[in-house]
Amino acid sequence: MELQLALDLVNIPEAKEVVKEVAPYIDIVEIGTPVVINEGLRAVKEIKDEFPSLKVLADLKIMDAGGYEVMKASEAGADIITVLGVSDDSTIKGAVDEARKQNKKIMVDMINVKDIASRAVEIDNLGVDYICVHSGYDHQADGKNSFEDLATIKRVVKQAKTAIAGGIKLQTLPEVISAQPDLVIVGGGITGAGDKQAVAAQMQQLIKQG
Ligand SMILES: O=C([C@H](O)CO)[C@H](O)[C@H](O)COP(=O)(O)O
Repeated sequence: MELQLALDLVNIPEAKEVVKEVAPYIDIVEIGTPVVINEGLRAVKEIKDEFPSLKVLADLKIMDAGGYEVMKASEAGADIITVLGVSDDSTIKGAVDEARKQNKKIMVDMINVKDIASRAVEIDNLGVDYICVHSGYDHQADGKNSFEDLATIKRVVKQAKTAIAGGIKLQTLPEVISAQPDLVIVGGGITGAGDKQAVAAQMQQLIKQG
């Protein structure tokens, strides 16, 4: 099981400061959608250049033009790129094909997918690398989480790795770990902590204990 740090509400210098603090405790650093909107793919490039040993995920939440957008994120140095599960199969297929050419990976974000079980099976058959259940900020504000959806994808997904994101904190991490996803994604649970390093270290320890 791996730990991904999601950076959403920061600019590039702030992102670098946070990564410096927690780099030994994480496997993947995510350049969040708001950061890409504010700073562009330059944010991906600068973080990859400064932390080459970390995998960098570009959270583009691609909805169309999968191949082209994966190509641009790959050029910027992203190792993993996100595509939305609600997008057309041709978009996901285009993203996967381009990722294979570029030796990159595709994560499908299942945010707002209504029938998680049947769509996860379809997406798994498109050859993606990760399928991620996700309660976004707006769902979190309504008190939702994705713990049940994680159990669903664990049951039906046969090839892709499974991931979960959305409002995960130190207190809720043990429940997530008990469902055994391949990847746990944490944003505010680390970036909003007083001592980010201590929280990231504790999370890594819990994950290692499995
Ligand atoms: O993808 C995300 C969200 O849609 C904003 O872009 C977050 O990175 C994801 O939800 C993880 O962050 P937290 O919910 O703060 O853990």
